[in-house]
Order: sequence, then C-alpha cells, then structure tokens
Amino acid sequence: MPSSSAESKITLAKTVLSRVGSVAATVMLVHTIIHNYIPKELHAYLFFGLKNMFTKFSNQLTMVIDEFDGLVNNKIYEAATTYLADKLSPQIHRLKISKTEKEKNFNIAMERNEESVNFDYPTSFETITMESDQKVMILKDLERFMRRKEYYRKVGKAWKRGYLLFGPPGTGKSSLIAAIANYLNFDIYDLELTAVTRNSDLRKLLVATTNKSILVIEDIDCTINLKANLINRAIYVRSNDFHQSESTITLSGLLNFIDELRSSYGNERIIIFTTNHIEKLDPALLRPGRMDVHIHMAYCTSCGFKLLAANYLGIKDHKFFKEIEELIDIANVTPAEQLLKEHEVGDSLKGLINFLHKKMKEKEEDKVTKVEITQMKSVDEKKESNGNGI
Ligand SMILES: Nc1ncnc2c1ncn2[C@@H]1O[C@H](COP(=O)(O)OP(=O)(O)OP(=O)(O)O)[C@@H](O)[C@H]1O
Repeated sequence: MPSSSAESKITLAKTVLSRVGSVAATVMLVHTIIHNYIPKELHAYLFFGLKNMFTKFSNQLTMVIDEFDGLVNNKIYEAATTYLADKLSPQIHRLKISKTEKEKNFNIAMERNEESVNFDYPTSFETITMESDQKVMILKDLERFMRRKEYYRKVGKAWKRGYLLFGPPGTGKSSLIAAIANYLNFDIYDLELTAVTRNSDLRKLLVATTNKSILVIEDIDCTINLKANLINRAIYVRSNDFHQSESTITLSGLLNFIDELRSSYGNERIIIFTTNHIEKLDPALLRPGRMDVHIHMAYCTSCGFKLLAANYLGIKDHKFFKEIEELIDIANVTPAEQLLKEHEVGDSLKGLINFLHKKMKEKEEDKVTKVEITQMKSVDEKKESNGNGI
C-alpha cells in the first residue's frame, strides 16, 4: 500500500500538471483570439504590453552598454571601461551587478565566457619578401609622407595617403599592411564594408577613427557590387541628392568617403585598399588623389624565395635551392606557408619541392583542359556555321 506521503506527492504532481495544462490551454486560446480577432497592426503593441506585464515579475534586469552607437563610439561605454579597467582583467566580458536593500555597496560578480583575441601581429618589413626596389620605394614613400605635415598644410591638402595593394591571393597584402602599421606605429581599422548598409554610416565610421590610423578595406572588388554601383553613381550624380536612402554602400558613397577623408585636416591617415582583381575596379577609384600609390604583390620569385628561406629557416644556401629556384619562377606560387609546415630545414625544402611539382602538374592539366574546351568550341562553331549555310 502506498504511504500517505507518497499519496500526497502524487496529488501534488497531478495538481501541478493540471495547472500547467490549463495555463497552456489559456495561452493557446489567447494566441488564437489575438490572431483571429485583433487587427495585425495591433499585435506588436499587445505583445509589448504582455511582455512588460511579465517582466514585472522577473528578478533580472539586463542593462546593455554597446561599444558603438551605430558606428560612432558610445561615450557611456568608454566611461564604463575606464572606470572598470583597474578593477577587471581583460578576459572578463560579463558582469553581474546586485545591491540588496540592507547593503551599502554594489556587488559585482564576474563571468568568464569569451576568449580574448591576440592582436599582436609581429610582421615587419624585414619579414616581408618582395623585390628590394619595391620595398625601398614603399619605405621612402612612407617616410616622406610622415615628414610632410607642413608641406600638406602649405599646399592646402589634407595629410593623407592612399595605397592600393593588388595581386593574387596569399602574396602578402595583409602582411604588408601589418608591416606598415608596425613601421609607423599606427593603428589599423579594418573596415568591414559588408556590415555597413548605408552610405551615411560610412561617414560616421570616418568620424569614429582616430589619427595615426590606417583604414583598410580588403577585397574591395568583392565588397561592393561595382556594376550596380556604376548605375547608382549615375543616379546619384544626376539627382545630386545627398540624402537619398540607399540600402547598400554604393561606389559613389565610397568615393565620397575617400574624398571626405582627404579633406579633413590635421590628422595623419593612410587608407589602403586590397584586391585580387585590379581589372574589376572602377577607374574613378584608382586615380591619383584617391589611391596615390599602386603596389603589385606578385608571386614569389627565386630572389624572393632566398629572402623567405633566410627569414623563415635561417639559411642562405642548401643543396635543394637549385631545384627550387628553377621551379619557383614558373610555378606561380606563394611558398611562405609551405616552409613553415615542417620543423627540419631539409623536410621543409623537400615539402616545398613536392608542392612545386604538384602545382606544375595542376598547371599542365589546366592547360590541357583549356585547349580541349577551345577545340570543342571551334568544332561547335564550325558545325553551327555549316548548319546555317545549308
Ligand atoms: N611576400 C611575403 N612575405 C612574407 N610572407 C608572406 C608573403 N606572402 C605571403 N606570406 C605569408 O603567407 C600567408 C598569407 O599572406 P597574406 O594573408 O598576407 O596574403 P594576402 O595577399 O593578404 O592574401 P589574400 O588576398 O588571400 O587576403 C601569411 O602567413 C604570410 O606571412
């Protein structure tokens, strides 16, 4: 026979289940009434009211202080981080704050739930492999730019410089940006344009950046639809409407952004665009005054390989060098990553030789496929023209 305490537990469980059932039925009924009898336009207000009613019973209040207000820095966030800087470690991203009626102070509890990101990027001009003439040219240009504050003021131009880095993937464009930042001791602002939806937000972004900064827009050809934007640009210029609401960043918005950057005086700023396809860019973007210096990052040459081997492996010569140098000039590759795959110098170089042979084979196969496609096309065209001729 069940004991009386077991019986009371079963009764309690039944009561709880029946209450849950009736609450669920009520919720369903309310939901159906709202959807069937109340105009759609009033739904949002009604749900807002219900939500407010229920949150009155909650014992939690979530206060969110965002780092940015839109794209501009939020001063409250800055004040909060300054205040908390000496109280918290950088790994802490969530705080629980409480104060009971009897206590005088606020209690702050910490939650560790996010990884910190290491922004220490050790690339320098010493570790970048590129033609030495090109490296010297870039360094001279940067130094001249830094020296010329007075000159820019005198000629009435803003103290800015635009660089375009172009070349195949993996040829060191991002590494060169890091090297420039390290050399000048500038901050890098990586502008993720796909996250910016309006031209006006670009302007806010510009205001939010500090001096001594490098604004980077990577893969510019992929970021904005240049064809669509050419059309947008025409509309923009014709209507001369600076307040039109675009849903995406347009080429005209981007050009205005660069021009505004170039006309704001005082602070030294560098803007760098990168692309794997320079031929896709609008000439308006490339002209001097917008992009002053165009830097071609090419595939590694035998000379570049020697520099890379000296930097990465600490060697100036090796029995495998001859074979590598012969292959590398025709293989069109970027071998930096390959050299770091193995611990032993010999293994690294052997790995690179295998990689170069593989690339050469792929190139040959690619060539054969292309020839076959061209032959098939010409046969088809012949057939078509014969057919038409009948
Ligand atoms: N010229 C180079 N000198 C030194 N390291 C290089 C060079 N080119 C590539 N690397 C190395 O190869 C890797 C890829 O380079 P990086 O990301 O800079 O290329 P990228 O041109 O920006 O590529 P993507 O166009 O795909 O963004 C990095 O680890 C980098 O250190």
